[in-house]
Amino acid sequence: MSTTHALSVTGAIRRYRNGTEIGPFQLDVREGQCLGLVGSNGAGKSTLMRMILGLEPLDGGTISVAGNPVRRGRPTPGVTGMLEHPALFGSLSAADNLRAAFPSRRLGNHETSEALRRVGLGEVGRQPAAAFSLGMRQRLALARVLLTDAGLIVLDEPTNGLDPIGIRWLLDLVRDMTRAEGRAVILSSHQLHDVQVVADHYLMVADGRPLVAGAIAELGAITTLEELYFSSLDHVE
Ligand SMILES: Nc1ncnc2c1ncn2[C@@H]1O[C@H](COP(=O)(O)OP(=O)(O)OP(=O)(O)O)[C@@H](O)[C@H]1O
Repeated sequence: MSTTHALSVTGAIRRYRNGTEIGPFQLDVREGQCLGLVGSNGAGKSTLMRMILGLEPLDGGTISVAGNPVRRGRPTPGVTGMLEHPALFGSLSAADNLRAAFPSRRLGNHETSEALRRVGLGEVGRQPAAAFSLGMRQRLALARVLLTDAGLIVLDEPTNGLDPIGIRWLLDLVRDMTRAEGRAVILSSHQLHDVQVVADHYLMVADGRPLVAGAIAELGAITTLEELYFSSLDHVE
């Protein structure tokens, strides 16, 4: 059996100029597994995700995706993601946004229509993205993710802006990515119940540091991720 993880983070740390330190983080994610990242506002979840995507420099430690080291500013093969407030071309249609994201692939109508259908935007593919609501923008950004064959998907608060049906759909999509397609997913959310139903493992972050981590299945019937969250934070304060 291969010992290469979809993601390995070893002592990854980020120090901002204002003295804020995020990390060090130590974690592995296997193929076909979802890691749920939880923690209060400003805890460090997005910073960790940005480090994994190579958008933030590492001030210590290493990160590798399927054995390939992540280097800031250079694309790492096999990882893609959706950050908060996805950047889109407002004047372009949804389908043309997808084409613009993959200039070398010459996506045909069939591929863009299928990706848009999968994210529930099948009827609005020709409309300019500027007219899209937050939830629709999130869905379009997810269509971009689906058009890649990346083995590791980073999703920063992907349920933001989604309605209850959209949230259920998103959780099903993550299950499809992990269980059916064998991809690894890291998902951050403040919706602890959603994390509990979709993730295999959790990592709770507080004040820039990992606080507690484990397998969802080992939470047991009497402890929910929400209960663990409040009791763990009580110990921090
Ligand atoms: N560019 C930056 N310069 C200085 N400090 C920063 C920068 N980006 C983030 N931080 C700080 O790092 C800490 C972690 O921020 P981060 O955005 O990673 O938190 P988060 O857990 O994603 O929060 P939220 O749940 O609100 O999205 C915060 O204290 C934030 O102010």
